[in-house]
Amino acid sequence: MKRRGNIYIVSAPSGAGKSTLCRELLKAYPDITYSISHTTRAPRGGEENGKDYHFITREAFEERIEKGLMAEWAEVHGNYYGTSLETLEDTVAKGVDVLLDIDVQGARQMCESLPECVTIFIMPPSVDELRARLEKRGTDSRETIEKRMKNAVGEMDQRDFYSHVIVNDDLNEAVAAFVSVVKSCREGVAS
Ligand SMILES: Nc1nc2c(ncn2[C@@H]2O[C@H](COP(=O)(O)OP(=O)(O)O)[C@@H](O)[C@H]2O)c(=O)[nH]1
Ligand SMILES: Nc1ncnc2c1ncn2[C@@H]1O[C@H](COP(=O)(O)OP(=O)(O)O)[C@@H](O)[C@H]1O
Repeated sequence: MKRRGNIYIVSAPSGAGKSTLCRELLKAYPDITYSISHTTRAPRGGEENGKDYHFITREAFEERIEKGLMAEWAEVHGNYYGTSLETLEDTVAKGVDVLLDIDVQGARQMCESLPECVTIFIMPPSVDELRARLEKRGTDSRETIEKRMKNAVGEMDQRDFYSHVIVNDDLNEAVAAFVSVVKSCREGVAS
């Protein structure tokens, strides 16, 4: 029987660096597929529909939930986010590994139905550094940053749920730690 792909789930408070780390991981492992989520949030400057997210309306998202088309979904910072069941299933059925950048609620839903998921939580070195990164990124309004900072503590409190916790202080070290988690999972599968 064909091996099913691994599912790697990455969560972090906004600004901790998960998008940056995911990009770096995919450079190291180009054969891993990044799961493109659906969201009702507005695109940021530079984001592309179908590449960063599938940007859809609340009505379209609610219709997808009702039709059972989502593997998991959650309301995060006031918007819906979710993973398409069909796309995820098709990819892992082909034996391809998938990387999911999803929030803590989504990670719990995924692990309930698929306990073999590999879970990784990215921590910032400090709350002050988290705020500094969000401000430096320059993609969000003050109000959006405050909402994300308010949610950060509750998200970080749930890090013990994850099998791996990586502190993203020095970027190169964090990338190496992330690559090492994936490498050992793949070797485990191969043996
Ligand atoms: N449950 C769930 N969460 C998602 C999904 N896609 C993204 N998220 C999470 O939604 C949150 C906000 O993401 P985003 O708007 O891109 O902002 P960022 O975290 O500041 O880069 C993050 O915690 C993401 O991990 C998804 O498909 N499902
Ligand atoms: N280790 C790091 N040191 C300094 N800045 C970082 C580090 N990792 C990421 N950043 C920067 O912090 C900001 C937030 O990172 P991003 O990957 O967008 O976070 P997230 O996807 O978790 O919201 C970006 O401007 C990014 O370039």
